[in-house]
Amino acid sequence: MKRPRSSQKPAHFTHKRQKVEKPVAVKTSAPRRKIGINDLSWKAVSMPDRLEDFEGFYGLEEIDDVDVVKEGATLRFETRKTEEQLEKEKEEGKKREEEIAREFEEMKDRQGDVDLEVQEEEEAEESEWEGFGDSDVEEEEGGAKAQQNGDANDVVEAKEEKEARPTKKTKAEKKAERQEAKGKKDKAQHEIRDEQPIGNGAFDLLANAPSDDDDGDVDVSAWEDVGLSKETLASLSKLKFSQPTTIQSLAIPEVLAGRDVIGKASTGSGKTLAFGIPILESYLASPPDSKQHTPTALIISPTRELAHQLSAHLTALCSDGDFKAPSIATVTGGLAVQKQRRQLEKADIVVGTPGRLWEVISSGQGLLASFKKIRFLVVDEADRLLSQGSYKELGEILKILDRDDETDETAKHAPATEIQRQTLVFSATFHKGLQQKLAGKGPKGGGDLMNKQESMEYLLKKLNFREEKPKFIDANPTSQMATGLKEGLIECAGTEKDLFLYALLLYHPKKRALIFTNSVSAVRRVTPFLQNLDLPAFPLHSGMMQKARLRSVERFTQRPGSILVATDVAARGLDIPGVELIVHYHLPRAADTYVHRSGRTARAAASGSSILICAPEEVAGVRRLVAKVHSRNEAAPGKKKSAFFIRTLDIDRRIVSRLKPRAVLSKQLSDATIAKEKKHSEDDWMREAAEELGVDYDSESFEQEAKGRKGRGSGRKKKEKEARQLTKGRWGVAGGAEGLAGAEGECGVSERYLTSGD
Ligand SMILES: Nc1ncnc2c1ncn2[C@@H]1O[C@H](COP(=O)(O)OP(=O)(O)OP(=O)(O)O)[C@@H](O)[C@H]1O
Repeated sequence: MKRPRSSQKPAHFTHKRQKVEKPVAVKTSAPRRKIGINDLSWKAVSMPDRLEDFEGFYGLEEIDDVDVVKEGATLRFETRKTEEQLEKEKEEGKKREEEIAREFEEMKDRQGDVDLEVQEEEEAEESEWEGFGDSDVEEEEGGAKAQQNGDANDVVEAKEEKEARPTKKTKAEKKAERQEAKGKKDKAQHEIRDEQPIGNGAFDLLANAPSDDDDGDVDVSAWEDVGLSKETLASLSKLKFSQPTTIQSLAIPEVLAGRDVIGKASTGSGKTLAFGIPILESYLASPPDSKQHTPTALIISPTRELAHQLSAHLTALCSDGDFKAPSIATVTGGLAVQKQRRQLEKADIVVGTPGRLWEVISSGQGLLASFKKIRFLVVDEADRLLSQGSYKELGEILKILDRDDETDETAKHAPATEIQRQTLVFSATFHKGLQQKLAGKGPKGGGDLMNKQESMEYLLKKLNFREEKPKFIDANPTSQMATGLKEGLIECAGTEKDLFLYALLLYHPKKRALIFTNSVSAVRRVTPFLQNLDLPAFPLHSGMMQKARLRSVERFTQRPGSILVATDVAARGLDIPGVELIVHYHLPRAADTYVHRSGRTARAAASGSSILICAPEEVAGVRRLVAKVHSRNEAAPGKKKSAFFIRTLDIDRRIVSRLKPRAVLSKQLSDATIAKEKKHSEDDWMREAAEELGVDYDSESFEQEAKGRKGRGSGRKKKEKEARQLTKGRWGVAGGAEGLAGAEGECGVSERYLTSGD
């Protein structure tokens, strides 16, 4: 017989007798006698740390020689064991409980280390912080703030950096000392983290992609029809890209022929090189004049991470080639603007986010003239960048690039007479109306569809294509979703999403997982919730310092089996190898967000799963949203089109209920940490305000005065109080890492209902 570790609140009982490895010798002749549930002598069974290949959940306890007798609605327990035997076994059980409590203490210590580290990292970064810059995807919290803060702070912050250096060094030393004191295992982990360079480090795997010394180059004869130079072919061979993807074989010849192109292809299908290769070809065909330097291409991305990734991807294509590699500059907010300006002066390819690009191009440092001569303007994730009201700066950049003379007031609003550059626009999703229009089918429908269609057309006009009708290429008309993607949903009470997320992650041990939420505050809450449960989770949202953002992506990329908890800032374009699981902790707000989030897995012919966690009242809406995504797909030739139905995953609620005590405590612990951090930042804010007003601020007397008043802060105090009551004993009783009973065969989530969109 097995049970969850809580002796106070048994979550679930089973009559099934289980095989016991070392049965206690019991005299068969002894009479059976009644025994109370709390007097049963449970023994912990050692289990793997995480599920690994084990089919059940960890945390198993066993007892033997106990019969469960059902009398009407009540259960009674009987045993033949003597009092002495039971007493001895109870003693052993107590020792085990103490071990668990000790483990909990260690876990809390580890949590403390993480907090300290994060705090230190942020302190260290404060001195390097150069202000928010670009217009990331708008987010509920923080994002708005990030958008308001201009990178104009750069100069001031750079000055502060110099002044802050000595303090920073002391902190770094302290950190090193603390690391030394920590165990070997921890130290090894820190070394991996701390030795990584920040910046493009997050995408080093991409930049240093396959090749050279492993198995030599590959045959690239399949690229012949695309019409590339021998230099580019050699680079592709080194990258081991033996053949073009569909979008590459369709788009590259058109771009090489001088056409403006709007390219649509599913997520992870190689759109970056569909524009990257022609840019390289153009650069090789006529390298820029060193006297009058002009960048060959300007590539605009909606998020900073994607901009850094695009740069890494192009670097991988261009480095190690049999030619002088073009210089690639990445221009995003959150990094030193002065350094970026210097890089821009000699850049051949410029990749950036609209906010920072606008700032540097419009700053009147002579850059504008050279940008007007670019040969390619690329708008990646175009539907996002061009969606109305999102990227004001992009409109400004486009206007200024097309203006005849920046000093001529009369010409300020007039477009240039002749556009020289080619415009390339790519995404996995375009609004249906626009898509049909571009494909020459143009519906005349009205209502919302028409409005959206009109707005997209209007914005496309802004791009000022060289051709009246750019070439529209749809590389995957039958499906918007990657072929290796499986989809499913889990239904649970809205208040139990954390618990079900935990269960889901345990069911996918060692799988690299990306969890999407709709708000910064949810990322801040869910990340420590998972970390408390010993899961390697990292946060990503626009309210974070830029270096911390890149560091999170870097750790996620480099550590197998890690988890990234992110807002939709990670939904578009990110190409992180080996992501096997996407979890929509919050439902995507729009169909295209669902497509892009899910597209972070099953990339480049790999497979992966996308799972939505829904409250019962959300299920119908989700089914409609997913069906809508799939209804845009045309039936494959010879197949009849049928409505897509996303299936609910089979989840064993008994297993989930066994995980509950631990999840509840982890949530209390993380809530308490957040409440504490919030108090510190509120105190700081009050102190600053008091200083400005010239009055003394004493947080305790302020709280005294506030006593009795209900409102903001009372919830936080409640959480703080709850946290104080969290004792190691309670954690032990509630389960701890080993306290969650499960059984082989009782697997929590069944993947058999995951459906793919084919
Ligand atoms: N010809 C090729 N052969 C094999 N792999 C390729 C090829 N071209 C690109 N890839 C790889 O495929 C992966 C996905 O490419 P990329 O990031 O360009 O996809 P995408 O279509 O832009 O996706 P998204 O819509 O999500 O931005 C990358 O890791 C890239 O290195």
